[in-house]
Amino acid sequence: MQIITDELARQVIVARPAISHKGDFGRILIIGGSQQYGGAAIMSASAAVYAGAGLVSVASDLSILASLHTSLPEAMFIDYRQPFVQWAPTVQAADVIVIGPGLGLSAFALLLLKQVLQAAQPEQTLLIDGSALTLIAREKLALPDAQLILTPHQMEWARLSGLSIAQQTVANNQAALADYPKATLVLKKHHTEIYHQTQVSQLMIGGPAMATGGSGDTLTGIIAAFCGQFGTNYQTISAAVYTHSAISDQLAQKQYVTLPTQMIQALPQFMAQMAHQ
Ligand SMILES: NC(=O)C1=CN([C@@H]2O[C@H](COP(=O)(O)OP(=O)(O)OC[C@H]3O[C@@H](n4cnc5c(N)ncnc54)[C@H](O)[C@@H]3O)[C@@H](O)[C@H]2O)[C@@H](O)CC1
Ligand SMILES: Nc1ncnc2c1ncn2[C@@H]1O[C@H](COP(=O)(O)OP(=O)(O)O)[C@@H](O)[C@H]1O
Ligand SMILES: [Mg+2]
Repeated sequence: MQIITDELARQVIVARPAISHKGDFGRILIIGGSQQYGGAAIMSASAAVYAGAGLVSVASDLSILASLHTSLPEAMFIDYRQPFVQWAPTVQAADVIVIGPGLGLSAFALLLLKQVLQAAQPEQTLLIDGSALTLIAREKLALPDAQLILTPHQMEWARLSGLSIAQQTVANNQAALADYPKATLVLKKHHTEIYHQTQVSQLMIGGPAMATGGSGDTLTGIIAAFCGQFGTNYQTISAAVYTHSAISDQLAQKQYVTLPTQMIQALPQFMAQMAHQ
């Protein structure tokens, strides 16, 4: 198993070309949040903006709009319950789609998820997290032909793979991932593992200071922004996972817990360090 290093993050996070514009750094659509879990969509979108995504739209419950625009005026908003939203063109306008953080498990969430899975195209990156993973497992939904990134924690992976946490060995995880041959699996835990076909690598940084609700929601935004800027591939995803934990480790030198909102704030400076050294 390969170890994900600082060096890899430095290779991926490069200085921006002078001749460039927001359209070059990824159009990200985040579909998530709900009345109960509004913060998840806001943290995912904030992480995407602070990790450098060119354009970020959030499709969510109308109840989050005021707080989203107060904390993140850079984000655009779609009220996902409006009947006039045409999901196929909305989804297809994005380079990277995130679905799931804070979406919840309602009948509406399931309907929306099905429409999004149907609309996604092969060249698009589709990151599936949180409630969307639980719904896919529960409803046995088929995944589309797209550049799939699955980001379950151990319990979500248990639901999806049928493997209990104790059974989640590398060999068993690889065998279970054969059901999703085009997907990259980010199995989140202490020392997260990343799988794609026969490749497996592991993070050796990060720690319990990250064990706060919203930490994974934040990771979705970082991965989405990195894919939007640096291209969707195993290295980019690994560098995003590394960045998330490296920022926490830096903050944890002086803090008992590293809040997702603090990790988000630290992203631009961390990325500048990586790009300039
Ligand atoms: N502020 C917010 O709006 C928040 C919204 N959230 C959303 O809430 C929804 C439900 O997600 P949850 O993860 O809370 O619920 P789940 O029901 O998916 O997972 C719950 C339990 O799994 C167990 N577990 C075992 N191994 C674990 C591991 N390695 N990492 C994490 N948990 C592990 C934990 O006991 C945890 O309480 C998701 O859509 C999520 O995005 C959460 O992210 C919390 C914060
Ligand atoms: N003890 C720990 N050691 C290392 N990383 C951790 C630890 N606890 C949590 N994390 C990291 O925090 C994130 C939690 O993700 P998740 O459980 O989906 O959070 P949420 O859904 O609440 O946002 C993952 O990236 C996980 O690896
Ligand atoms: Mg989560």
